[in-house]
Amino acid sequence: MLGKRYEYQDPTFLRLLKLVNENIRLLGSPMVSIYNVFPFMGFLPGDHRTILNNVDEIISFIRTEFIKSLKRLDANDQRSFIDVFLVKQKEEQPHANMYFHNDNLVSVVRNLFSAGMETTSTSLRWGLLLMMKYPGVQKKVQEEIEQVLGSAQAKYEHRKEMPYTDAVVHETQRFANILPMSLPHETAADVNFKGYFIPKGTHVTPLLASVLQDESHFEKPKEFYPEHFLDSEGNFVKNEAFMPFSAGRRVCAGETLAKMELFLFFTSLLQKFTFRLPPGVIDVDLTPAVGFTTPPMPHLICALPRS
Ligand code: HEM
Repeated sequence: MLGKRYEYQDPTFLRLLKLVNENIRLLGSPMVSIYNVFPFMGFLPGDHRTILNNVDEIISFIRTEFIKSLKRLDANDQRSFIDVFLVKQKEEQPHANMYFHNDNLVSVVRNLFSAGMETTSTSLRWGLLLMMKYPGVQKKVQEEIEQVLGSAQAKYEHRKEMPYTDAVVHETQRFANILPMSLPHETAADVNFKGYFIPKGTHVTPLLASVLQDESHFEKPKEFYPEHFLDSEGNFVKNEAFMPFSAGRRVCAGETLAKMELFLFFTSLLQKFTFRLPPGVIDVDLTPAVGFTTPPMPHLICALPRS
């Protein structure tokens, strides 16, 4: 997005991670729900103020970055999403009602940051937790990794040869159900749906949890059961009720990227490590924490290097 890669310990990168993660967590707090319903109470202290301050800091970071991009912009050598956006902005300049204006640039970059970082890492954290909870499943994934990859680096194309791992990644997303209420929508026109009249401008909350845990589509909806995505011969099978990315026109814009990331990170981590409960811990509590997404609670994990 910025045309450069941050080192893991880079202070700016760590600060951005903290701001995004803190906001996603605080968005689930009761004070924020009250503020959303009664915005005039915004003057009171509370989590909503931390969120707004964090947003200001993220916005000022993005503005600094795009001013830097603007200074070194070369239309023949576009190096980042911001560069491409700024070139489009120049092309569009003589026209009124611009789409590629500065406020849109800030919003799009901010959305991509928050929508892209926390969702994938939360899903991955659920994956590792579930592997600790179900060592038998972890062992089968590692056997498949040994057969197909050995010590070679995983590529996304390997997914087709690794139906069990693919099923475990899908089942992790289904079980983790990290955006149970998707994002809020609003009808853009009057709609007649299954005998109900929904006027234009009605707020709609799509309950993704209702499909991800639909017992007519999943044999054991409340359990972690990778066989939901496998046939009796161990081939991967799609399930039309698998919609963690929602559906329709506003389906997650990062679905393909997220699927790629989840498969590659999950496979690479299990290739290198076995995840076990720390000494003295006898079980994993899968109760989720509260937030805008549904992350797992903090847990200690033992990552044992595999030879
Ligand atoms: C496991 C990872 C992810 C999950 C489960 C997920 C899920 C979702 C869901 C449920 C929505 C709401 C769709 C709707 O409004 O009906 C959404 C929207 C969106 N997601 Fe993701 N997402 C993930 C990763 C990503 C990544 C990696 C990116 C980008 C880098 C991304 C970018 C977006 C954007 C831009 C939207 C808004 C789309 C729009 O309103 O048109 N997401 N995502």
